[in-house]
Amino acid sequence: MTTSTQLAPVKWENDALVLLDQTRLPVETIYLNLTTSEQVWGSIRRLEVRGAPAIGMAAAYGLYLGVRGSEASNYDEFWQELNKQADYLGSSRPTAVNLFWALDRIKARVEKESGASIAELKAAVLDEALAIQKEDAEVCRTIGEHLLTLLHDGMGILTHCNPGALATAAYGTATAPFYLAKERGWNLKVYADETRPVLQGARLTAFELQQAGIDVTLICDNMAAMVMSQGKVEAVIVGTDRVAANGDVANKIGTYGVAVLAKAHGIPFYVAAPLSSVDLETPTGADIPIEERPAEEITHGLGKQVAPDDIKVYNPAFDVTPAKYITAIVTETGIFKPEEIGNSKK
Ligand SMILES: CSC[C@H](O)[C@@H](O)C(=O)COP(=O)(O)O
Repeated sequence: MTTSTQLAPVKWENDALVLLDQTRLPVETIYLNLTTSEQVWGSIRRLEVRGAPAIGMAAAYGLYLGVRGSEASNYDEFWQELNKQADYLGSSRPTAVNLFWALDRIKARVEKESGASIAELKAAVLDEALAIQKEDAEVCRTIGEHLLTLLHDGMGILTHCNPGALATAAYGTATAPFYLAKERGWNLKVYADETRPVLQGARLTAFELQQAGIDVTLICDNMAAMVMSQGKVEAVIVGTDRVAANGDVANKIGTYGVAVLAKAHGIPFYVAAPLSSVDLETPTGADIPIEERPAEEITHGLGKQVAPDDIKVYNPAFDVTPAKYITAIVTETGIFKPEEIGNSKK
């Protein structure tokens, strides 16, 4: 289902997890061959694979790598090992709920097949990981179809971070309508925030949309207000790492500011959210764990030192956009007002 213009961030090939190293983009296209859950943990932590759905997919394969050599002699032993590996992989990053969703989904599958042999249980773990990846491409395409009904040809749209093909199995979440619009011959004009401090917008979104022949213009984060005031942006579409039950949305740091700006300019603010990112167990945005990343991402973020030695740094990787700034949350099951997100899973 992936179109030829999209690079696959996660592949299962020759009994190994093959990851496109996103820390090297856009300059180098390097694939990593991972065969242990420890390697997968490290790749998630170092952002070699990143973006909520892609993290979930990688963790799912990591869980298989963690148990495929199991010498458990009965179901209970295997179950314990599976849980240990799942807890370990779940400790790699805290915010994107897709990571926990994918691990829980595999555990549920194994529980359902508790009468099977150990070899069959291992095969079920891999089968579930493959299913998660396959379904993600379909989910993203469907989200794109729903989003397209809110857009029109010739529109200017701003996005933040990389909610793109590089963050998913294909199409991306927030970028899916851009790919679908292109298939239909529309000309959307996309503005990509560079997304300090790790520059996922500049390194990844600008790169993948340019590769796909989509009209994309890169701006610094602090230019969004200016671009909106000039009437160049008619909608904002972002992805998410976790949607809370009250419709608050965690996404890459800076998203909240973009939402406030959109409200101030009367521009609709849409969140593309696969159901794997919707966490009805988390009541509000204040309950979402926010990852803090190393100071070096800010002090040495552009490859050279840009801040004084020993400066105090605060580096939250995500922020929470309150539901009141969100026009709609778009999932594979439809378009929802944030306060009605509970209906998305019914
Ligand atoms: C669809 S991926 C989730 C978000 O849309 C994306 O913008 C994001 O916040 C990813 O953060 P990252 O730290 O790169 O994993």
